[in-house]
Amino acid sequence: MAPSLLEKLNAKAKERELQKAEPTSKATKVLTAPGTGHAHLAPYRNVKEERENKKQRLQNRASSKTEAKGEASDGNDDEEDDEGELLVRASEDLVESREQQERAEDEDEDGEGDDDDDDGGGDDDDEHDNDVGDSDSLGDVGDTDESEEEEDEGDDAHNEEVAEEENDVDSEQGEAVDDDDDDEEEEQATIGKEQDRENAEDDSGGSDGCGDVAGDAQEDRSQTTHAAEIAAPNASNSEQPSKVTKKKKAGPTLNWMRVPIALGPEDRLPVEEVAGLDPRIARALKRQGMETLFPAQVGLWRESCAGAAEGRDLCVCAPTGSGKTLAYALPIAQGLSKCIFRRLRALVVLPTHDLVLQVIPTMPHTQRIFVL
Ligand SMILES: Nc1ncnc2c1ncn2[C@@H]1O[C@H](COP(=O)(O)OP(=O)(O)OP(=O)(O)O)[C@@H](O)[C@H]1O
Repeated sequence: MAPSLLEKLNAKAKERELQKAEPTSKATKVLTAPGTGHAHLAPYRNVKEERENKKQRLQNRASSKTEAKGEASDGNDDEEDDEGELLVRASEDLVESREQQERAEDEDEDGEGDDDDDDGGGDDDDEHDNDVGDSDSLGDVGDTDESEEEEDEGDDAHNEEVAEEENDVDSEQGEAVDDDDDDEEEEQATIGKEQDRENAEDDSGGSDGCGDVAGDAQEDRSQTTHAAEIAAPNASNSEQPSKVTKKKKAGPTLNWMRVPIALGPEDRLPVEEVAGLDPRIARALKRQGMETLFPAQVGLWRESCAGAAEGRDLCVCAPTGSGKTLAYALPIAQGLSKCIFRRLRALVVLPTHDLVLQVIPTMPHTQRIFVL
């Protein structure tokens, strides 16, 4: 059954309406929403005014933000100035994009309205739709303003937090510097006290009438310092100046302690080759089976009886059974061999009774033994 003329006309009218209702852009889609268009011009003017106000507000806000950041930095910080310029540019770009979008919406609205006027029906609904769309867009702008205000508040809060953190860091650094200064002062005070105490000790040692003891102590210090220099000459350069001053105060040193004489097994010497030994002593040694002198005996003889070593102190350090008893008994016997007086001429002091019993066989002609 063929469609009637009325049905064809209705179908064409629907197609035209569908063509008009087909969305080609976002603005067109908004314009097709249902509503009345009586308030088209008034909201359009309000949009213009609000657009200008909004632009001015954004610019003022950006400029105030830039000034606030500049004051917070207390100086001409180039980076913050750049950030302020970027914010101003961003706000201007946002306003321009909004304006372009709204202009596009207005142009589309005008085009649709003309078409609708030509069609002669549905004008009021479309115009009202445009108003609704504008109000929605303004609502969006309002939302944007609110969101920007929230962002600004967040930025301000963030700036305050950053400022507090910087203050905290500065205060902590200041405390750390104060702590370091306190530690250095304490160290200097301790060093000063030690130096004062050492100087007081040195002064008391020189003024209490114990000059020999003080001199020995100074000698020991100088010997220790000298030994340390010999052992590690480079290390003495890094010592504190106080130890260098000790070296200047040191007195004379004893050669027998500072320069020991080292002896070895090769230093054994036949009895008949011992220079200056009394022949009677040599014969007595051979009678007891002692054909050679041990190294400690040879060394002590050289330092006491041979040469110009008489009259000074000697210190012998040798292992057990190395002949130390005969080592000091030979110089005594050598000295007594030329003495005709019967009186106390030699004294041997031993720490234990057992050691006394060990010494008597080596010195059988000892007249008296005193036990304390
Ligand atoms: N030149 C020598 N030749 C042979 N024998 C010796 C000689 N000198 C010492 N002796 C013997 O060596 C032994 C040890 O000697 P002596 O006791 O003097 O050693 P010492 O170093 O004094 O020992 P200690 O450290 O225990 O006192 C003794 O029996 C002694 O008779």
